[in-house]
Amino acid sequence: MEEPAVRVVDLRRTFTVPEREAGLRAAVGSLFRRRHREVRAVDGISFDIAPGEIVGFLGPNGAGKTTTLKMLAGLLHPTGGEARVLGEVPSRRRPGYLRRMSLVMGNRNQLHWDLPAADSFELNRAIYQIPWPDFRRNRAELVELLELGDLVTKPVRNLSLGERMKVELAAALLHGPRVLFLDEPTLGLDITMQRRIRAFVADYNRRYSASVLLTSHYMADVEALCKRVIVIDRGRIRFDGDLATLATDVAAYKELGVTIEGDADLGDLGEVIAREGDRVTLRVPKSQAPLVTARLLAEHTVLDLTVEDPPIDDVIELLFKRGDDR
Ligand SMILES: Nc1ncnc2c1ncn2[C@@H]1O[C@H](COP(=O)(O)OP(=O)(O)OP(=O)(O)O)[C@@H](O)[C@H]1O
Repeated sequence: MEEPAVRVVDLRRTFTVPEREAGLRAAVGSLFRRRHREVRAVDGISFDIAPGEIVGFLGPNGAGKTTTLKMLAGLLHPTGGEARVLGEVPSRRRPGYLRRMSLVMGNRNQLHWDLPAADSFELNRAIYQIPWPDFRRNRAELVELLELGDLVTKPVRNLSLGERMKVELAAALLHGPRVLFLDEPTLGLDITMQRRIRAFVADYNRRYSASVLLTSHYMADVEALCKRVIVIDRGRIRFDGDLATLATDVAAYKELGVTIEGDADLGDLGEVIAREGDRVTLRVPKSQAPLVTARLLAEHTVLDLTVEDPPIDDVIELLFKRGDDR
């Protein structure tokens, strides 16, 4: 069997944070004795990512996504467990490893603010020791794929958020990494730019068989790019599998969208969750969906009918709620 590109086994990271009660008295007291609390940001997670696979990494704020990506990129030492990327231990930060992976953070500027991106590209060429022919070829490809044009000659601070993200991506990929960690690469971008970045990631993955672990709060990114998702909450994995089966595994209901001739409440058939014009959306237990469909067809003149899994955002929310009940 092929070696996984990423292997994570019982990975953990704990942060020790000072704890302080509110008020002046507590503030003065904390000068003398500090109480600390442990935050288990990543609490024993395990997964593999195959070469060429794109995996969505989802979870609410504070779930442990960025901490995981930082450990995989070698920026943070794990407190326990093991991570291997391309057969290397990331925290050792061996140059041979750094030259084969990249971490891109949508909310962090990695390029020099006052310089044109072209200068930062040159700097990266030196840092990553990219041979000149490779550098020229990669740069030309990225300029074309990301439609950078003359953006690379303008100081980064003069670029729009979307333009900056494109040059950030180019800078991070100049050395042709085989593993990409993308943390909210489309954060704050408009729909068109989100689409362009998405198409680019898909293309890069295809061209180079690169493995990608992607976090995004935009489900459209995940639906467009990831067949498989890992859902994490409070440092633990809640789901790891096909995006297509997430709804089937987690949500025990279907949504029926129906348009019928004439007026009818339809509340006797299931929970009415939306009414738009003459279209009604019903939520029904999965096991009863065939029966309800049959009744609709028998008792009404149905003009249009769809039976769907609930929207993926709702399914994930349900998953987190279930986690809360534990
Ligand atoms: N350097 C740090 N020191 C102390 N606590 C930290 C540190 N970094 C992260 N944490 C805590 O670890 C937990 C996980 O944070 P992390 O940034 O990994 O979450 P996330 O899933 O990336 O969230 P978001 O979607 O908001 O970016 C949070 O409770 C956070 O406050």
